[in-house]
Amino acid sequence: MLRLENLSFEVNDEKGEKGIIKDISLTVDDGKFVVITGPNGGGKSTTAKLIMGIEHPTGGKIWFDGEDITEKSITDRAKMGISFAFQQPVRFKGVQVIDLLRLASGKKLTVSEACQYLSEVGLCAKDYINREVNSSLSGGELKRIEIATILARGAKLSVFDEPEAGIDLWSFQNLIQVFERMRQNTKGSILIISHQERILNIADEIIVIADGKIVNQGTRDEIMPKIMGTASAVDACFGFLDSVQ
Ligand SMILES: Nc1ncnc2c1ncn2[C@@H]1O[C@H](COP(=O)(O)OP(=O)(O)OP(=O)(O)O)[C@@H](O)[C@H]1O
Repeated sequence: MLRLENLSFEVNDEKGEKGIIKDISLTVDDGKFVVITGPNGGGKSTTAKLIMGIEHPTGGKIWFDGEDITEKSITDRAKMGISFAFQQPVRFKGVQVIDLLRLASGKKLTVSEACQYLSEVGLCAKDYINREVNSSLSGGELKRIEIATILARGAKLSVFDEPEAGIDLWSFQNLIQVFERMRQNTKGSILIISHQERILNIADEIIVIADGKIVNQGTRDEIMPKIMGTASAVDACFGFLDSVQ
């Protein structure tokens, strides 16, 4: 289980101190599929970076499986079972797709096992298994390869930052199926940052973050009507903020 306790993140820019994350507390229970949504610049990616240890909070604590991981490094958190897919996946020169999948799974996957993961993310496995992970791959292909590595890793907590970014509509349909399968098969929990209604629709819980704060959270059935009552999730967040000002 992941728990953020009164988490804050402040930065210093030319205008002085600026609160990016303001006293956020949330829990992702084991086996849950949780989606964080909200307007651009609200603090969603920063929250993901704090969970991974890429950024460090200026206040509050992060707990994972009962252990305080606030001061732990990215590597230690990964070893504890937290994995992360970036908005812009990393490219590795000289490394083939199969190497990446083997690295992720931590064992010597057979070619057919590795192909299975690629098929799950909608890639024709034989065309990709020996491709080098370099700039010859498109952004959408890279994204899907990265999701395949997360499937291979089978982490306790998988965090995805806007997995839909850079993926065409055709592949998006496939991506939804990947997440639906993950939701059914994984024993771990999944935390996805997304603006997509189709992804929100398969969530167990939805958390809306705007202006660095949680402005709404609850089950999909509780939150979706509030979000869909207006033109978009973004409008819903601003509407909520207007109502409390
Ligand atoms: N290290 C930093 N220094 C200064 N400002 C930062 C820093 N990190 C994040 N920000 C600012 O904090 C705000 C929140 O950024 P963040 O990337 O978390 O938003 P987001 O909700 O993920 O947005 P999007 O939906 O556009 O991806 C933005 O205004 C961003 O410019």
